[in-house]
Amino acid sequence: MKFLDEAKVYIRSGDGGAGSVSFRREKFVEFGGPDGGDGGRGGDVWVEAVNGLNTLIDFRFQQHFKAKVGMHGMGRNRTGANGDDVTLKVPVGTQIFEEDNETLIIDLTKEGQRFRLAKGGNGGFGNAHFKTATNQAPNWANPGLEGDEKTIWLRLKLIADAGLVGLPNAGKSTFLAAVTRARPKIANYPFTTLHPNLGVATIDGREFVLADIPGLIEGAHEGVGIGDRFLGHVERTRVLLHLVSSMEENVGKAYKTVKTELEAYGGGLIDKPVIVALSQIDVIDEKERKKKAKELEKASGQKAFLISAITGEGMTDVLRALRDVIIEASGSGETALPDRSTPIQDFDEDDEA
Ligand SMILES: Nc1nc2c(ncn2[C@@H]2O[C@H](COP(=O)(O)OP(=O)(O)OP(=O)(O)O)[C@@H](O)[C@H]2O)c(=O)[nH]1
Ligand SMILES: [Mg+2]
Repeated sequence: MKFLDEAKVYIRSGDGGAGSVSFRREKFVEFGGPDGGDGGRGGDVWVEAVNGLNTLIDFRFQQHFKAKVGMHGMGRNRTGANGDDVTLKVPVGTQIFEEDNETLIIDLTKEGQRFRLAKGGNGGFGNAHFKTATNQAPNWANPGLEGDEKTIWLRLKLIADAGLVGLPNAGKSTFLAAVTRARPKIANYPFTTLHPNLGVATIDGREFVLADIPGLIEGAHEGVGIGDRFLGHVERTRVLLHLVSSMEENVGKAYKTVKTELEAYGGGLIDKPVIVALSQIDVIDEKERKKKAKELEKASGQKAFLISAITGEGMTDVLRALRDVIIEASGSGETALPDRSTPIQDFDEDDEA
């Protein structure tokens, strides 16, 4: 299965500049010594995780990233300028793979995390370096080393604590908008949501990250609708919130359709804790609520919360339930909140430049 939020990118670090062959020219000195400077270092290619991005769509339009080459050395011992680095800015949660799309290079899970994907070539030594007791006038210099080039894959699996799943129109985006500051597109037609949205929910003074993804329909794992490709974005959550609309004629069937797709997707989704809620309850009366809640509990074998993102009914209870599972599942109570105090992490220790 091809994961939607994936991009193939060609990267190339800069070649080092060549060393220079040059001899001093001074008044009254006929044969000055060698003074050829070194070439500059080629630029590196880096990747950096940033907040505020939630897709890799930009990488489909720009697929080549090349750092600048180092400048050549010059006479009078002038070193060539280093080539500028180039940095791919990717959403937090992006994994970088080798060209085989299987071998993981790095998983960027924290804001500000940086990793060097390709190191620029070193500049060559100028002839001034090669002066020895027996050779006062070397007439050669080193060329710069070549940069590295390779093709890599970027794959995004968002980092969130809770993920919203359900059929189209179940009210997932409305839920996200009601409990966070995210402003996803909401409308009464299926597949309004075409890319994942993230928001930070607060309950009893604690915060957690909630992800909203496109709706699933029967056959999603075979590509029906917009398929199950976005389920990768809830793979890393600790809990799923499965919304079933009160407008569904048969809520048990609606529940099972989505459950079947979660199962078919794999990725450990079916083993995640799930909270089930009957959504949009403001559109039905008390009697209908009781009946549908019972049907849903029967189908799911667990408690069904009754909620309305419009009137706010039941919302606090379901948020508390999510928070409790997140705390329990994480042990420490740590959440996927963007930690703005995280220092820039540089995983490459041998950077001598
Ligand atoms: N009355 C009522 N309407 C709701 C509620 N929640 C959502 N809606 C409406 O239901 C429709 C679908 O809501 P969305 O939030 O876009 O549904 P979704 O699950 O994100 O849908 P997709 O993105 O297509 O999968 C919109 O017209 C919403 O205004 C609710 O609690 N009460
Ligand atoms: Mg939506």
